[in-house]
Amino acid sequence: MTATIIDGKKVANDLHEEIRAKAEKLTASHGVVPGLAVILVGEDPASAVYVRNKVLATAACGIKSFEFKLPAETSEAEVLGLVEKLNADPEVHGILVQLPLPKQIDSDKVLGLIDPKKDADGFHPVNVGLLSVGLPGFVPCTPRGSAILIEKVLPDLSGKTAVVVGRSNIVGKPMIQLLLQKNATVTCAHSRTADLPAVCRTADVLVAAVGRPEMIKGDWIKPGAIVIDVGINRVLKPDGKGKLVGDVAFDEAKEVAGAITPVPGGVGPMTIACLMLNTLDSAYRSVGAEI
Ligand SMILES: NC(=O)C1=CN([C@@H]2O[C@H](COP(=O)(O)OP(=O)(O)OC[C@H]3O[C@@H](n4cnc5c(N)ncnc54)[C@H](OP(=O)(O)O)[C@@H]3O)[C@@H](O)[C@H]2O)C=CC1
Ligand SMILES: Nc1nc(=O)c2c([nH]1)NC[C@@H]1CN(c3ccc(C(=O)N[C@@H](CCC(=O)O)C(=O)O)cc3)C=[N+]21
Ligand SMILES: [Mg+2]
Repeated sequence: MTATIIDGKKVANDLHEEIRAKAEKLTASHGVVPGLAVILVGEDPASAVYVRNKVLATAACGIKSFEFKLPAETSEAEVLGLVEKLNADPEVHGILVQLPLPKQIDSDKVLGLIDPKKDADGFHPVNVGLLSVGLPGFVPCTPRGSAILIEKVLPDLSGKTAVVVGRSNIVGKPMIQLLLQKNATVTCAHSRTADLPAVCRTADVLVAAVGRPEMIKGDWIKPGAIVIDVGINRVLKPDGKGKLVGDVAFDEAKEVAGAITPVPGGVGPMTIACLMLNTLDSAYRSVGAEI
């Protein structure tokens, strides 16, 4: 059996078109253009790629983009000051501070200052709390995008087991919340889990968010499972050139899984599409309009 390859890029591009139509509708009815501000501190090459992809997506979605590229030595006070300015700016509906931040800056302090109503990443403790009690708020983009892909393949998770490998605040933990909401029976595995291969083999839905290139092998996967590979790892090929791989050994896994996301072209584009979706939601809420 060979798995269905889940085309995240295509799903993301379709979402961009829907978002553009809804953004235009909001502009026609309320004179509001959704706006997203992205703050990047320092020169991290991987972050630069994500920021470029975000700017391209805003253009496709009819969202206004405000980009702030600050030098690596920027002080915490300067970043906090910029966040306050953006909180007060009526043209900005979503604020994203690219992580990780340089070490002189306390990221909890910065994320905690973002107006929860403009928190397009869903990292503010208020939004984390809203997600965990099941109230409307902002859902982190990567889990939201992953959940959309899972729903396309398997709309009903009742009676299904889901395993998430990774327990970070930005991927693993919010992913667990979303899978629970969809009635899956969930397990969260991490670096202290005993016999990880056996835990993974119980999963009807396996989400890998570890940050270890191709760690999850084909024989860790239950035949027919849905595999969502969140990992984005840059590795060197034998010829010395760089390439992107996920946390799952794709070539092995696709012979066992029922459906699997590729890297690139899987979860990454969905993360960006959901950032656009969160910004659109925020702009609608800002005028009290129904989306
Ligand atoms: N596609 C996308 O849009 C995005 C992709 N990413 C990618 O997803 C991956 C995960 O990101 P993120 O959640 O931020 O990473 P973190 O480093 O914050 O978290 C990694 C998690 O994996 C666990 N882990 C590490 N090593 C092992 C191991 N050997 N066995 C089991 N568990 C392990 C850690 O466990 P413990 O808690 O015990 O240390 C931790 O919970 C990265 O590759 C990142 O680049 C991230 C965000 C968006
Ligand atoms: N505050 C904050 N929010 C984030 O959402 C956030 C962050 N910080 N820091 C870094 C991680 C990582 N991340 C990705 C986004 C897009 C791609 C993406 O577009 N990937 C493409 C291709 C990328 C490429 O070619 O390099 C793909 O997988 O097909 C990947 C990874 C968001 N993150
Ligand atoms: Mg820091």
